Amino acid sequence: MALLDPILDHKWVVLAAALLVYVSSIAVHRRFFHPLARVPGPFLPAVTKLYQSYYNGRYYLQIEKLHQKYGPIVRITPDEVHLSDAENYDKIYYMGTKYWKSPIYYNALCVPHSTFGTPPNEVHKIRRGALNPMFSRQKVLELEGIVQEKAEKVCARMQQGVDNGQPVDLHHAFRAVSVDVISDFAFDKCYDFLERDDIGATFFEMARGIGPALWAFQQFPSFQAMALKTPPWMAPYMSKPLGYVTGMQMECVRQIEGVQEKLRDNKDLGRQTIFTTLLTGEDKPEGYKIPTTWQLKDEAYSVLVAAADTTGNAMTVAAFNVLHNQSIYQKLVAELEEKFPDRSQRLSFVELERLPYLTAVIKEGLRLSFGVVGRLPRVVPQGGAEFNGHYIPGGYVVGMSSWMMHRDPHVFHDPERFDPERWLKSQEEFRRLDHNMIPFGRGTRQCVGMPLAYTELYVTLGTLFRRFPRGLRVFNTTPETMRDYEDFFSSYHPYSRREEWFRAYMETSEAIRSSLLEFWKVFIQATFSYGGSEMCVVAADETENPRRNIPKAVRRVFWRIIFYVLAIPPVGMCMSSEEPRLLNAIDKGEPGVAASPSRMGEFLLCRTPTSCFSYQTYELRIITAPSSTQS
Ligand code: HEM
Repeated sequence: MALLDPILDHKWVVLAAALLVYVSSIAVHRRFFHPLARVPGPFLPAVTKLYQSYYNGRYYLQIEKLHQKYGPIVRITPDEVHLSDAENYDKIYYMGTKYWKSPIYYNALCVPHSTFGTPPNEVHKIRRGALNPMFSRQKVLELEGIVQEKAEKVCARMQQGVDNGQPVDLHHAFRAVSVDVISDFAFDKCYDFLERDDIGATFFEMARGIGPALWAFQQFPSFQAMALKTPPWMAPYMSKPLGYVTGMQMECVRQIEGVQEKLRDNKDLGRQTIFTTLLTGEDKPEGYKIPTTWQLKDEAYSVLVAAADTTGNAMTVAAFNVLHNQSIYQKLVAELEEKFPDRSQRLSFVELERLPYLTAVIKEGLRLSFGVVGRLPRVVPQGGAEFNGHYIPGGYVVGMSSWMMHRDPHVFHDPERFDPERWLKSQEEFRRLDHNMIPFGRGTRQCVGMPLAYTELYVTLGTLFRRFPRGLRVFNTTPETMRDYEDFFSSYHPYSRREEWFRAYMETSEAIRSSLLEFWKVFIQATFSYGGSEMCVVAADETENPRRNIPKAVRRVFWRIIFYVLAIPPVGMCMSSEEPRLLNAIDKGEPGVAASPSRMGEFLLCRTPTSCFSYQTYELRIITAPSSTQS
């Protein structure tokens, strides 16, 4: 016993030393003897997940930096590697994939009974098979009216803003479209965010509030188990966002119980919803078990969250860039006006999706909103796999992200630029770019809501820009703000809670001015067309020798036109077509002389109308002067 006395006397020191030895030996093992020890990367992420937790919602940015330093394969946590080469994507995310979703990552999202949160592919196949018919293209086309109605509501809010001279927060409005559509479409119980004063801001703030839990639950999975077991009544006392979210889940539970009751009493179920679909055993894949209320609540909640920010962000990024760059705005409106001459008509999805420029705008919106900005981690199947010359044994995790794929400069030239034209070059080029587009993921686990998301994007953006073809402006928001994301699986714009956010507005004065300008343009054109014929009649009546003088004047018109056409190329050659000030001015949508890089442009712009006027006066003089004074 006396032998232990020195240890017992300094027990805290000894305990600390033992802990240090334990932690150091884990670190040494993970860094030098672990199966992933040879994968490049810095020391800290190889030994602890705390490195990832430190970066919280910005780890995707740090991963990009690690790729820049260490190459296309990087170890980002002790058991996980990240890949950046596009060729690797099809090896992991394909139809019938053997790669499971990573349980540690997806369990942290707290929806274990949902299709989305199911790691094993075999179980997922059954759940997904039951869900598919609800979200097929055919089903979406049947219920397109729901999307049309929400798009009209966004336009009504915009009009309200114009009438009151107030900017409208389109980021909230677009996310509200997604929530209102999915709650109406899938639950037959619209949340009506578009009717609320705050356009659903409380919901979005609460959803963002529980985001950081994702990283904490990955670090400490037992917290996640505790959270799942928390009684609903206790949730609001633990955290406000958790209380709010639990409240919404309980609302789902009540709705599910209502459907169950109707099923028991053989009552009419009304329109098909996600609940009626999943609570009946008809037309289901083999092995399908009807879920309990509690399990079905996970499905409903995951669908709601999966639909909200993703679709809302894509619409926001597309609309922001259209309004930020007035030449894109003009081209888009020109295409819409040509296809739908009546401004107030309903714009059908099947017609909209055939419009090339709108399609290109939507592709860019999806590309630069990224869908899920962070990685989608997958477990390597038994037998392992090789990536970039490194063998990754089965059971370890690999992942790739749209953040890196959509910004790959080898595929997307000048990737940060919102450039619809890149999609319009040729069919081959379109296909080449599209192959690198993964906003919805790919393969077996690809987004089930893709047809619905596309319908929302086409109908909402098409209708908004057809209804407001001019005068909408970005209010108080910069492209830098727009580029910034937090990754809590769903991507959040951190600034969306601040005043400085994407709001679009059309100043009332601007609206009046543009209507006045339209009126003035038509008035001038009418005057001139009337003036031309009137002048001929007056001249024919007053000239002394009309038979001789009128044809003579008309012949001169022809030579005059030749003269002006020939004069344009030499004058135009004085300006470079690559003059940056000219190009930028067009990009910024600066009108008229402001777009001119030099006095020469101004000269051209002024010279054309004055020449026309002088010519008209000149010809008039010829035909109205007495023939005796003419040579
Ligand atoms: C622009 C809009 C959208 C984008 C960018 C998007 C993106 C994604 C991505 C990347 C995944 C794969 C996630 C993973 O592998 O972990 C996914 C899955 C999923 N999405 Fe979407 N989504 C969108 C809209 C929607 C909508 C409207 C719904 C509503 C039905 C929805 C429901 C789902 C579901 C249920 C899954 C899980 C599918 C499965 O695991 O089989 N999403 N989405």
